[in-house]
Amino acid sequence: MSTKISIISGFLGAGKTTFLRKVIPNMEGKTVLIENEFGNVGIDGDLMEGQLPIKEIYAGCICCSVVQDFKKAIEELTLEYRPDHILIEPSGVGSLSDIVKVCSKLSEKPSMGISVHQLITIVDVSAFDDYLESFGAFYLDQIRNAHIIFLSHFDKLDHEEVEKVISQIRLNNPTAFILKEDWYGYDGEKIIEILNTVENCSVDPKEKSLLSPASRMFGTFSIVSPRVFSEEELNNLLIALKNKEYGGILRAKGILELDSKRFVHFDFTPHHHYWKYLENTKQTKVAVIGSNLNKEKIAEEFQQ
Ligand SMILES: Nc1nc2c(ncn2[C@@H]2O[C@H](COP(=O)(O)OP(=O)(O)OP(=O)(O)O)[C@@H](O)[C@H]2O)c(=O)[nH]1
Repeated sequence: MSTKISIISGFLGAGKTTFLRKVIPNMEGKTVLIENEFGNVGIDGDLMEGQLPIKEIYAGCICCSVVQDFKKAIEELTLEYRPDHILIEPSGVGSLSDIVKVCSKLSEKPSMGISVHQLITIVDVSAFDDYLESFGAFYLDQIRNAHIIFLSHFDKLDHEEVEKVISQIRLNNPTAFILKEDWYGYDGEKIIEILNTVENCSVDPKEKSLLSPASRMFGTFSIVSPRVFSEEELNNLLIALKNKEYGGILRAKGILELDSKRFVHFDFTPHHHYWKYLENTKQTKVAVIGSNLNKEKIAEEFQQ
């Protein structure tokens, strides 16, 4: 039996990790995960540690600058674990069409025994218009090449606005299965039930790779062991990020220590931000992605 590869793509902060954290504990069969972070530090892997074998690939996208590391990760995981499933979470700025090409090429090697199974893209409906306008074909690549589309951040739009986004998605991908439900409250079992109703994909990446590599469009900045924050400072920081006081930050996330000695995980995109307490943590760190980043100011803010 071959190893099934499922790719869970989605632009920055769309909800890929949220999706995986629900689904992974309910997967049947041996499952391994490849996590790709565009920046120099991994955060999502820490949040899922202990649940399954994980290979983290940093500092670039698995579709371009770190493609060799990506191939090696698939080969090593396949040989070491002979898994039933390989889940892949590309970075939010990864090109789905290029990642599919790499996987299909590898699946042609009979010794690998892998096949591409599901191409899932999570679309943040509240950010759709903005990202479409700012990133055009680059943004649409993940939507056009998906065979299953889940929508996220429903709560930020009314029904009519969501329907408008769905019709635009449909124009760009007439055949994908689109889940028009707010799955954010669903448990993993229900999500897997939904995924099982969709047929496997037949791989046919529609786009030739005319996309610029993400490294030309986006900058990144990472900090390990950032300074301690108060809750008030963290709340003010998230507002300052939104007000572009640190440049065009599209995504910031990290694990911070508060002056109350508690640890928090924070998430920022220009469309939403959250933070919540964490019980166990190994390492505090912060990763930022954006364009025209004011790296000096970001460093001043986070460094000890
Ligand atoms: N309200 C709401 N929040 C969501 C939804 N989906 C994700 N979130 C929150 O949005 C934040 C970002 O979600 P992630 O799952 O980390 O997104 P991601 O796609 O993995 O982000 P990257 O790190 O950029 O790859 C988290 O705080 C989630 O809890 C949703 O449908 N509704």
